[in-house]
Amino acid sequence: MSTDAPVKTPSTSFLNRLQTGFLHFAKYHGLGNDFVLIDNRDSSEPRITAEKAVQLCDRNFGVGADGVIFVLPGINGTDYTMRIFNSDGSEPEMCGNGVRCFAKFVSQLENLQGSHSFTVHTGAGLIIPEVLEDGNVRVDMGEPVLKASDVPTKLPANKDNAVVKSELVVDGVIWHVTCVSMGNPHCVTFSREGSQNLLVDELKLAEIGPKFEHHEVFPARTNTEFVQVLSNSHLKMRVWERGAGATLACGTGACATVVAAVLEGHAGRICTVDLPGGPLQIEWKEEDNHVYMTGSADVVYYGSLPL
Ligand SMILES: N[C@@H](CCC[C@H](N)C(=O)O)C(=O)O
Repeated sequence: MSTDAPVKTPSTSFLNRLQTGFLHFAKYHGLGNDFVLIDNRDSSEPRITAEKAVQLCDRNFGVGADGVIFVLPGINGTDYTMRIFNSDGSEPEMCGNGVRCFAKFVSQLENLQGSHSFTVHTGAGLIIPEVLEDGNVRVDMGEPVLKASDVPTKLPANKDNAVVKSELVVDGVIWHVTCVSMGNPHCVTFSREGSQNLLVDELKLAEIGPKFEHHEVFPARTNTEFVQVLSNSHLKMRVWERGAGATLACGTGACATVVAAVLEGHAGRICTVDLPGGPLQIEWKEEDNHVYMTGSADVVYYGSLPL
């Protein structure tokens, strides 16, 4: 073999091709709640449209994901901004599992080692994820919002302006619901007529979930958490997400669940929430009224697609 010929590295031409007209992405998941992550640090406008995000999320004709997340430049003095499209193309204010994936992706992009944290501007305000030594991510999710008009819900509020254990008729059955916003809206239910503690494995989620999501009392639609109390510090939850349907986990939903459990007297402020995709540790701290979520976030693969 001649040694005089210039060495042509296939990887270089491959990379050039990728740089022009291709979309680089990383696929991540937080307990099976999966996302396409896009490095958008060079522009404050998402690189792809909501319509394109719907295509990417399609599990047959696309990459397959519950949402698409963008890492944008920080605003209001923060290090980064996070935006997200649900798999139906709607844009939620916040995503708990997503922000853990976001943190791990940023660590990769910026080559950050060891334990570190940064500030993220989201539709729910300031969120602070901390990547821990063990690879898990602890997130300061801020304060829950209970004021009915801010959740938002048209359900009647109590004297504190909160909707706690209110009756909601869905599909001809009375459900007891507590409404919490973690920036995005959540309707949490622990019981319904004839069942004091829900057996969540028995629920027909795909039938009942959309009826909550599109109920007239939720003007911005809602995420719904169906919760079984296992003990004072252990809850089991299944979720029907606004704009994404049944997912394997919901971080903001787990936070809302613990807040609702405390308000209804089902559990203490530190809980493990078991989701179909695995557990999350949640604490609603009395000292600062913030909710803290700790859990895993893992890369699945890196990919690129023609734009
Ligand atoms: N899975 C997310 C929540 C994503 C947004 C949600 N579907 C909404 O529309 O509010 C989480 O982990 O929090």
